[in-house]
Amino acid sequence: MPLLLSPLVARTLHAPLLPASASAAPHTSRLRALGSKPRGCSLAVVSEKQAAAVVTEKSLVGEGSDEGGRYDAIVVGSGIGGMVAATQLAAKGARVLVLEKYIIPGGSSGYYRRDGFTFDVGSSVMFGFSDKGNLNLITRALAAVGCKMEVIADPSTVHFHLPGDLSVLVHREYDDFVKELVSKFPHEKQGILKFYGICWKIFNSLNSLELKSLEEPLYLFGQFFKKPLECLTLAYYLPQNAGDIARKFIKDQQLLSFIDAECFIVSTVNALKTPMINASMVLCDRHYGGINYPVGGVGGIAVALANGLVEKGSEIRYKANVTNVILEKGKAVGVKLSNGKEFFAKTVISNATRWDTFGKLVKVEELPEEEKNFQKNYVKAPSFLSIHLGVKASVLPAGTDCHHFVLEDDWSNLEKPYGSIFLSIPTVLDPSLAPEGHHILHIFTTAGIEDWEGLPRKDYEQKKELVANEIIQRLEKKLFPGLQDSIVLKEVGSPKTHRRFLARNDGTYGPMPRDKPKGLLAMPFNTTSIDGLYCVGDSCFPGQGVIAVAFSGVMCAHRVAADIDLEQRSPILDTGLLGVLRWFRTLA
Ligand SMILES: NC(=O)c1ccc[n+]([C@@H]2O[C@H](COP(=O)([O-])OP(=O)(O)OC[C@H]3O[C@@H](n4cnc5c(N)ncnc54)[C@H](O)[C@@H]3O)[C@@H](O)[C@H]2O)c1
Ligand SMILES: CC(C)=CCC/C(C)=C/C=C/C(C)=C/C=C/C(C)=C/C=C/C=C(C)/C=C/C=C(C)/C=C/C=C(\C)CCC=C(C)C
Repeated sequence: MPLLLSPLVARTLHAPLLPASASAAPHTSRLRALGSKPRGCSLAVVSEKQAAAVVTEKSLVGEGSDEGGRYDAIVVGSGIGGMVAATQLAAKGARVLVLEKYIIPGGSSGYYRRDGFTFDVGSSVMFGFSDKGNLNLITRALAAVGCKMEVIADPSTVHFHLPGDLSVLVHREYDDFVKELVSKFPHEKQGILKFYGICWKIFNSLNSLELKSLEEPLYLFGQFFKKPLECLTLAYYLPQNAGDIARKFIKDQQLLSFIDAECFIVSTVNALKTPMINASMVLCDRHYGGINYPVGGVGGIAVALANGLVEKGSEIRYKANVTNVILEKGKAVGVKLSNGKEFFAKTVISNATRWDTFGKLVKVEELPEEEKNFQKNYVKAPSFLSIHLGVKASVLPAGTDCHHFVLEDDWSNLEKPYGSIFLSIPTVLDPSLAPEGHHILHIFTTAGIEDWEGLPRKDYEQKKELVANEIIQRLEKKLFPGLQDSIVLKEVGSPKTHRRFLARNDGTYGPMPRDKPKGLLAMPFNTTSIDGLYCVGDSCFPGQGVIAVAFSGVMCAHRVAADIDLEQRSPILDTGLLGVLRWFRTLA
């Protein structure tokens, strides 16, 4: 597998960076258009000047005033959901303002640098980054603003290390994966083929559609007309969960637990609670387009989108903490920042979680019915304890895979806090992320905020050290003898860290069904019960995941564009469809 590193990568990676520990100051700042045509927008291929412009104070011009007048859309937050919505709208000709509380774009898909190491804040497993089909949503989002990132093909998705010494490597080639799984469960060959076969049926249906807003009737009916079988297939599986379908074909309890683990790593819940459409999307895209890592790190995606947005004549301001959505006669017309500054727009799109949007940003006396329904069906998924390590390269055996999932002895620990361990070693694919002779280990495990609140500073620091060391010891025992002694850099983040730096309510990873859900039926789309206010990101259909929030950004931009007359619309059909969808959600 070739390592596609350009000489520019090394240089860009050493561009000055703001420390992750810098806190967001309560004043706004503004990134102006860089003036030159984009030559490519990834961290790996932008010029040093462009990359630095996004992440250093050089880009932060003045206090920012609304000298340009009303915008078409204000996007609160620059996570991938917010950035995709913003760039899609800008590409359609809208004038957009993104307001980000932190100092760089990306939210949970951001990055930080320490002593020559470039760490991904969140997941390093990237779906949707291939050059084929319709579901390569990250590639497409970048292309919409004239950007393309160099990627490195990962030969596998994840190496599972499970109870009973069950070891399964998910190969990039589907046939190799099935062969490996059947070799562990030969008596379940037919069940395996049937379950994953249904996943392919759903994936192929999804991949045949042009993906836009399911809340826009002209598009939706058009797709039903062009691809009736595929749309009916999706409608049929929309209210179903992966675990129920697996149980129709598979009896072996250990294999069903393996499918739970397959779902858990992307949904933080077992297969019985994971919507079948979401499971199919990830269980097939990893073989269809494959998992591809962006050269220079995941943080480059948001940086590229921010550059692309500015090139399209829109704006992004950092250190801009939105505290209020301004309502006029019940319609969202703008936002207010913590420094009192106000901005106005035809529409407001919130990339904050729904709990934050309706709990903090929108000041209404009573929660709208839609949101009550959302909170009835979904709770906040746990947060993570994350450990970023710089280690000596010699500790990793030759041929070590990039991503691992470890659950040692007991299947019942799968969903328990600290029960299982996620590990990514992105330097296996892109060595430029670490100084020569070193690797990055990004280790994370689920953890609730309640374990970490109310501790005096010293106890909090000690607890982080203690819990992190236990996790490292578990990995040392299971995978890498000598790990502890090989560490040259260690940064530990708790759920409180996620809450503080990613502005996520209780540090949550996203919504998780309260009970067994009816597939995706209850998940709200982008419109809200407040006129002019839209939500985007992982508390919208289809849920958690970088590619999932990218889809929510595409859907949101389409619906907003129709509402501000940049796309075709039919007000009568709109009212009808939105009413029907609202009714569907009450059935869940
Ligand atoms: N550590 C992890 O692996 C981890 C943790 C959480 C979420 N995730 C994943 O990340 C993705 C989430 O993407 P997303 O697009 O929904 O959101 P996001 O959380 O990545 O980004 C939201 C952005 O909005 C900003 N923001 C929030 N409130 C704001 C306010 N009041 N004013 C200004 N800015 C504000 C935040 O600073 C952040 O940059 C999902 O894939 C989720 O599953 C990963
Ligand atoms: C409207 C109605 C009602 C009906 C109609 C019918 C139809 C047409 C339908 C349609 C539908 C659609 C289009 C849908 C779509 C969907 C989608 C796109 C989805 C997607 C999804 C995705 C996902 C979920 C993803 C996820 C991912 C994730 C989360 C990831 C993660 C990762 C991690 C964490 C990592 C791991 C690590 C290790 C292991 C180390």
